Amino acid sequence: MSVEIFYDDDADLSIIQGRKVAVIGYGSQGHAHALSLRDSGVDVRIGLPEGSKSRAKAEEEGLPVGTPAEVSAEADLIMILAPDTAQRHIYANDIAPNLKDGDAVFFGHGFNIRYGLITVPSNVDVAMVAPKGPGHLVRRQFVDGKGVPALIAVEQDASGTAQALALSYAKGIGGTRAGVIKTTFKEETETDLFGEQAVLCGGASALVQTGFEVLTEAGYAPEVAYFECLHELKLIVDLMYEGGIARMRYSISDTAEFGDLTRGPRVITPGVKEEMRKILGEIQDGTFATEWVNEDDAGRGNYKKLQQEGEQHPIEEVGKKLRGLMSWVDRPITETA
Ligand SMILES: NC(=O)C1=CN([C@@H]2O[C@H](COP(=O)(O)OP(=O)(O)OC[C@H]3O[C@@H](n4cnc5c(N)ncnc54)[C@H](OP(=O)(O)O)[C@@H]3O)[C@@H](O)[C@H]2O)C=CC1
Ligand SMILES: CC[C@](O)(C(C)=O)C(=O)O
Ligand SMILES: [Mg+2]
Ligand SMILES: [Mg+2]
Repeated sequence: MSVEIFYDDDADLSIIQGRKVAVIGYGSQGHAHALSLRDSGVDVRIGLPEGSKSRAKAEEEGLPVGTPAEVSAEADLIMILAPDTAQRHIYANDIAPNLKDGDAVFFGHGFNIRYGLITVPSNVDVAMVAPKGPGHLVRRQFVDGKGVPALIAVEQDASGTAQALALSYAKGIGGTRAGVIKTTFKEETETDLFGEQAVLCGGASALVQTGFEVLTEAGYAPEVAYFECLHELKLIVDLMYEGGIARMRYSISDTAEFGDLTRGPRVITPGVKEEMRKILGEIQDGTFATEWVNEDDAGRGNYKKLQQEGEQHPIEEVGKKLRGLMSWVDRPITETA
């Protein structure tokens, strides 16, 4: 199945420059979209509740800030970049009552539409611009003249021009510099959740922690284990990013490559692949979405416990010490731009 990929020349920036955009939320994605749209000549305002700790950060950048209801009333394109679990409440209380004919509701991830948590009236466009990267890097790449690839999707095309609008928005945040693929809310949501759970975040974190544990439990120095299992992973992935797994294998020693080819499949066994399929199944049938929404409704007790366990893993302590000695590596966890 071939996909459509759009680049800068396929998108008309003047379309988004002609809209009044409200970005709801000013976190990882929110700050990146808002600042890059503003730098692209777009009229942007930020929606945050009174008392939100993000308000000061948006105000420091000179962005107009109002409550989600105020900015939704003022804008004709509302991009929802608040946490996925909060979006249905924000939509019902603050956005829906302020929607007018011709407005557009945008998302950075399809969760709430895919799982039926938000339904938008048929006179309003519903589209998605979902960068395939963390918000802080979306902003950093934009500032550096580069871009993070993005997916766009149109769920509801009331205006008949929703795709051109989404492409224009994607250009405003640098997505069309790298390539924008047209997809559906269903495909974006399911692949994004799978990627972050099985490979990018869940899979990679567990692989790094487990490798570190095996080495340190066998008596090797934590510093050596940290460099081997975490620090060097970035350098290896940089090569994959530049030229695929083949480029990485070209650069490593033949000893490493023989170990890679013979031992890799012993780590990622058919059982691991089977578990990945189960994880995908739970995403497709809504089990994961229900579990996450219920966890949030119940106060996130299990989430916070697991988060704390992760923060207390010995790899964090040794990593903090070693990164402190590499000024070019250290990035504050609270980076905003
Ligand atoms: N993180 C990422 O890089 C990516 C995220 N996405 C998607 O982008 C969306 C936003 O995620 P992310 O940027 O991680 O979110 P963050 O948690 O980083 O930021 C959320 C923002 O929303 C604000 N907020 C919280 N509650 C409300 C509310 N009731 N009304 C308005 N604003 C509120 C928060 O303010 P406060 O300071 O008060 O908490 C904060 O500014 C999600 O749909 C996510 O799936 C998509 C691609 C990548
Ligand atoms: C990989 C995690 C992600 O999907 C992302 C940065 O793309 C997210 O939801 O944060
Ligand atoms: Mg993602
Ligand atoms: Mg995601």
